[in-house]
Amino acid sequence: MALEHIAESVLPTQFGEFRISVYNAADGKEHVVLSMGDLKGEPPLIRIHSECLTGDALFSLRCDCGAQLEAALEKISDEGRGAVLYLRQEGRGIGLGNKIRAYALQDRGADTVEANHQLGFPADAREYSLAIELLKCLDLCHIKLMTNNPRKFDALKAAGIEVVERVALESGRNPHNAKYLDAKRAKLGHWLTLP
Ligand SMILES: Nc1nc2c(ncn2[C@@H]2O[C@H](COP(=O)(O)OP(=O)(O)OP(=O)(O)O)[C@@H](O)[C@H]2O)c(=O)[nH]1
Repeated sequence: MALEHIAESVLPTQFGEFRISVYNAADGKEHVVLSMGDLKGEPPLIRIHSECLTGDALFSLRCDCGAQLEAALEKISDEGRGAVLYLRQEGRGIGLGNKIRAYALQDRGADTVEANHQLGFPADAREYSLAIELLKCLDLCHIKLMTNNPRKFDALKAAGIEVVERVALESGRNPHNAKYLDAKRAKLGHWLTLP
């Protein structure tokens, strides 16, 4: 997948000052790298975050995405260096409209995996070649990865990215997303320890 660096600027945030870089990928989407500090040398903290319009921007409590994004930016800010790769893989790769269709099925009792299946999609339609290409393009082959997702962790390792440490990112559990998080732990194998 060919990556094209399109633009870069400073992005002051409530977590400190980041650099924002935008990349065009062969999927026709614009992906974002939000970075702080010098990423060379010691393995930096990296978050590979899949777009979640409802959780990241619309304050939804149905998932933990917004809370995870905030926690990742906070950890990077505390360390003074690191990056979030913000990938446009909305709805675990099925898109916003289909995610909301899946929510409607969950309103009627399906869990997050069953809902995807009922719509004819795999439980998780994402793959991580773009993330791997971006990491290699940024010369980030030794990283500390903020994730609870074993698939993501394994995909990077298989591609030769050395994950020297997995940093758990458990935040934002609430009564609205408890069933969703429990299904992710039980059916998708996420490393989640919260009750
Ligand atoms: N299809 C579908 N997608 C969802 C649902 N809830 C959240 N998402 C999407 O799931 C993606 C985030 O996936 P997660 O499994 O929470 O996180 P992850 O990135 O795989 O793993 P972590 O690194 O541990 O956060 C985002 O693209 C969300 O839009 C849902 O019920 N159905």
